[in-house]
Amino acid sequence: MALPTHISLFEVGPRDGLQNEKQVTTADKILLVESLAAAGVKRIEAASFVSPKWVPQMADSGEVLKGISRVAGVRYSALTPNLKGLELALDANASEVAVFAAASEGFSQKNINCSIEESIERFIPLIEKAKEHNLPVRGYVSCVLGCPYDGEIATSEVARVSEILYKLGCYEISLGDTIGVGTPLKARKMVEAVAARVPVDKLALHFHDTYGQALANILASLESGIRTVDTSVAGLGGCPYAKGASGNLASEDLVYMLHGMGIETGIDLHKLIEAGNRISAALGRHSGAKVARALT
Ligand SMILES: CC(C)(COP(=O)([O-])OP(=O)([O-])OC[C@H]1O[C@@H](n2cnc3c(N)ncnc32)[C@H](O)[C@@H]1OP(=O)([O-])[O-])[C@@H](O)C(=O)NCCC(=O)NCCSC(=O)C[C@@](C)(O)CC(=O)[O-]
Repeated sequence: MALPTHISLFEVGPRDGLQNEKQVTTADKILLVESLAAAGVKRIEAASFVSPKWVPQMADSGEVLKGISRVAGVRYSALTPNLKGLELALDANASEVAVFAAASEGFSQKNINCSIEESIERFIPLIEKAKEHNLPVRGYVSCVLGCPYDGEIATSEVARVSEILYKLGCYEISLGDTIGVGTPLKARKMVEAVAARVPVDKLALHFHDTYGQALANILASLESGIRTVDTSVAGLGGCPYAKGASGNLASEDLVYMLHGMGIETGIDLHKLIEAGNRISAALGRHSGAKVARALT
């Protein structure tokens, strides 16, 4: 398949990133989301309505969503594990929500305290209620290339869970290499196995960069038809239930590569770098994006 002319970035730094960093102020979070939108990012995961006992860093998600000066055409998304999360997301006027399942039983139990099948049962009423409110629902599948608890994961299981979420009404399925263990050929084979059951233009990649493979894995998967990629500005984050995992691939590094290949993103790289440098300063460290360090 030919390489694309445009890739859509789904920015997860304010959620996936900051859920696993030391606490920053609500004002810093709002500024981050606003500066990402000012850089041209159109899809921003800004909040997570999960138990504040499980992930205290996200406890101010309602204030963040309510405090942002919104830009027309930008979608502000929130994670919602259950109906309670959906109600909070509706109250805070999220533009869309996301449910999150896993392709591994071990991770499902550690992350959301239930089995894969129980999580799906939980999502059914959530997706129905979201539809009543015309709220799009995204679906995540974690551990698509390996699990910190269960090890190797069969691509057939990744495809099975992805297809269930898609058929339940998720408009897009984001495939998470939660611990960043994948390598390019394995990533491409996994994408192709899922694409046999869910249209490839409904798939996104969500690759953590723990082993420095994310950029290569994404490049390999672009040739299989992937057109949406989740990234985290400044490479923020990790996962509280996958110890040692790094954040998602840094948005700046992907934008640099794509623009260098003549693939458009609609994002201003310099403004993106500024946004990443600002939140990194608030965290008291340098940006995790190689491109940001090179260009700053
Ligand atoms: C799912 C639960 C809630 C089950 O947690 P539980 O303890 O089994 O559920 P519960 O229903 O018994 O609730 C326990 C307490 O949480 C409260 N609660 C219950 N639900 C909510 C809610 N929505 N918002 C706020 N509070 C909530 C509830 O009210 C109760 O409060 P208490 O009575 O003890 O005071 C919990 O396991 C949880 O919050 N897990 C979230 C873990 C998480 O956020 N993980 C990181 C995100 S996933 C991820 O990063 C992977 C991804 C998506 O990026 C893709 C990838 O990289 O692979």
